[in-house]
Amino acid sequence: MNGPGDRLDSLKLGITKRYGNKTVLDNLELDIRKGEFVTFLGPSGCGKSTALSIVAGLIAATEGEIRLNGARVDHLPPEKRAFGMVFQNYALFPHMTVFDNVSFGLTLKPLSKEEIKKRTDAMLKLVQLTGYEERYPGQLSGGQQQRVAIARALVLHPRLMLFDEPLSNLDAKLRVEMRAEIKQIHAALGLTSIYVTHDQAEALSLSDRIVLLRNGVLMQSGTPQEIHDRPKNVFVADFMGFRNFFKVRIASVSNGIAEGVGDGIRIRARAGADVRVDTDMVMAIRPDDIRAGGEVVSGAEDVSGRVEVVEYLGREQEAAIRINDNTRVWLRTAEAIRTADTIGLQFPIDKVVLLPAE
Ligand SMILES: Nc1ncnc2c1ncn2[C@@H]1O[C@H](COP(=O)(O)OP(=O)(O)OP(=O)(O)O)[C@@H](O)[C@H]1O
Repeated sequence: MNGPGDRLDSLKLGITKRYGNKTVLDNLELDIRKGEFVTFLGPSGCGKSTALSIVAGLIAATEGEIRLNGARVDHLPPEKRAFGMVFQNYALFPHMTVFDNVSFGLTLKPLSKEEIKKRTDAMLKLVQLTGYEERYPGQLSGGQQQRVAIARALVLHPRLMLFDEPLSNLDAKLRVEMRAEIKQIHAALGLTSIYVTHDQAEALSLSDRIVLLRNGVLMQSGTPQEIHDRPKNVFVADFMGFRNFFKVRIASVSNGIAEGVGDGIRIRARAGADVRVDTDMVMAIRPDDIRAGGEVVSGAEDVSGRVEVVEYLGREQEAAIRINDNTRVWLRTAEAIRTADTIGLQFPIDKVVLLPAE
């Protein structure tokens, strides 16, 4: 299989979008390198689809520019950018067969019938749809339709693939299967991809880099591991599944460890050189990083409380434990726990993140 038609070595964005006096993208700056899989992640309305549509050329930025290999492309219409797009709703031609849907873009090019067939067949094989050539979209499942949409975009060898929530119409099981396929195709063809989703698990599993947006502002950009383990603020931590947040005042900092007091507890975290005594901060920890002691142990680091709610999750359970009048802690554990049990909790120092107060 040939590589992408025109090369992409780098894509550089610096874009602002306003509708009236509402800013929906506030100087979003980003450098994307060849071969990268970058995900725009964030809640509904954060501006991720708008950013993707601006890259695609479907809507114009209010200010800023897009540079491909150093040259501006923001004045080019979508077809001149030669980017591939896959949307949430597939957007297949309903009256055309699978083969004709996939080969459509090729028929607009000066290619022989044989060449078109060869490239279409190869692409259908890649998305595992060999044998479905003569079917119509209405005769396919959602996952199959989405694979046709992906094949239709890829057959043109786009230098950049843009995916806008391509899996949100699929059921949970198919979503997980399809995301593995997308990842495999991205790697096999050496694509450069931008992917929009509000699903953090999808972003973590697919991306080389996640760009997290809130109200059009970039909150954090980093590898899945950085975003997952080291969120920089409460918004990112909350979005990435931290469920315990304690408002604390820093009581001491020594040897790179800060002790915070607040919400009726005392908790410690590793601290950078910029953390000062007497400042208000937030300490956060994931439910699965808290250790549950089988019995109540006393000591400065430990707290204990009564189980108020247990959510069954299959192999594990997530439980809300009331540790004082104002504070509940969410714990995830494979141990059997029941409502009204009293259990001891520990917050491992390396798992607690220290965040600026909101
Ligand atoms: N044509 C428009 N006119 C005015 N406001 C708009 C327009 N299009 C989008 N917006 C606003 O811009 C913001 C960002 O929208 P966008 O669709 O990019 O969000 P999103 O993060 O992709 O959300 P979702 O996941 O719900 O699609 C929203 O507040 C939306 O209401």
